[in-house]
Amino acid sequence: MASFKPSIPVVNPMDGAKYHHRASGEVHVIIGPMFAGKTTALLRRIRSEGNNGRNVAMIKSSKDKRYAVDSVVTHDGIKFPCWALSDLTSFRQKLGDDAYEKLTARCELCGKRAFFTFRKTMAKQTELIAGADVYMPVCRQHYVNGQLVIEAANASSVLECRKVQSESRLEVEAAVAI
Ligand SMILES: Nc1ncnc2c1ncn2[C@@H]1O[C@H](COP(=O)(O)OP(=O)(O)O)[C@@H](O)[C@H]1O
Ligand SMILES: Cc1cn([C@H]2C[C@H](O)[C@@H](COP(=O)(O)O)O2)c(=O)[nH]c1=O
Repeated sequence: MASFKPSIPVVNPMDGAKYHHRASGEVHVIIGPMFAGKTTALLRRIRSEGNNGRNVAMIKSSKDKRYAVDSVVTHDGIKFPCWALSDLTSFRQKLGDDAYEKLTARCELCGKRAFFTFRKTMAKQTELIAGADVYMPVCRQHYVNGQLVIEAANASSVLECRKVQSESRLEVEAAVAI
C-alpha cells in the first residue's frame, strides 16, 4: 500500500460532511472484468472506514458519466458521492499502486469464471465508456476465441471490398453472440 496526503476535501460517508483533512492513507487497487463487483467492494470498504470514524475521498474519471456525473454507482444501482477528475494518471504517479485485489465475474457465454472484459463491437478506440451494450465479462477461452474471430475479420477486410466487409462484420457479431 502506498502512503499519500489527500489534497482535495474528503467526505464523511456517514453524514456527507466535507473536511480538508491532511493525513496519510492507503491505496487499494481492485481489478477485474465488468460485473466482477469492483465498485461494490469499493463502496463496502468506504462504508467500513466511515463506520471506523475515518474520513474518505472517492475519485473517479470524469469521462465515466454512465450512471451519474459526481457519484460512483454500481451496476445494480448503489451510489456514493465522489469527485470526478479529468486526469487520474497523475494519482498513479504520485501514489504508486502496490495493493491489488483481483475479482472475477461469470462468463456470459458459459458461466465459468470470467477474467476478461470482451468488447462486442468492432469499435477500435482504447477508451470507449459503455456498459453491457458494448462489453461482456468472459472466460479466457471465449476471450481468446472472440479476439481470433475479430482479428480474422480485420485481416480479410483489408483485401475485400466494402460490401464484403460489412457482411463479415455481421458474421463476427453472430459468432461472438453464440
Ligand atoms: N448483466 C449483468 N451481469 C452480471 N451482473 C450484473 C448485471 N447487471 C447488474 N449486475 C450486478 O452488478 C453487480 C456488480 O456491479 P459492480 O460492483 O458495479 O461491478 P464492477 O464495478 O466490477 O463492474 C453484480 O453483483 C450484479 O448484482
Ligand atoms: C475493456 C474496456 C473497458 N472500457 C471502459 C468501459 C467502462 O466504461 C469501463 C469499465 O467499467 P466497469 O465498471 O468495469 O464496467 O471501462 C474501455 O474504455 N476500454 C476497454 O477496452
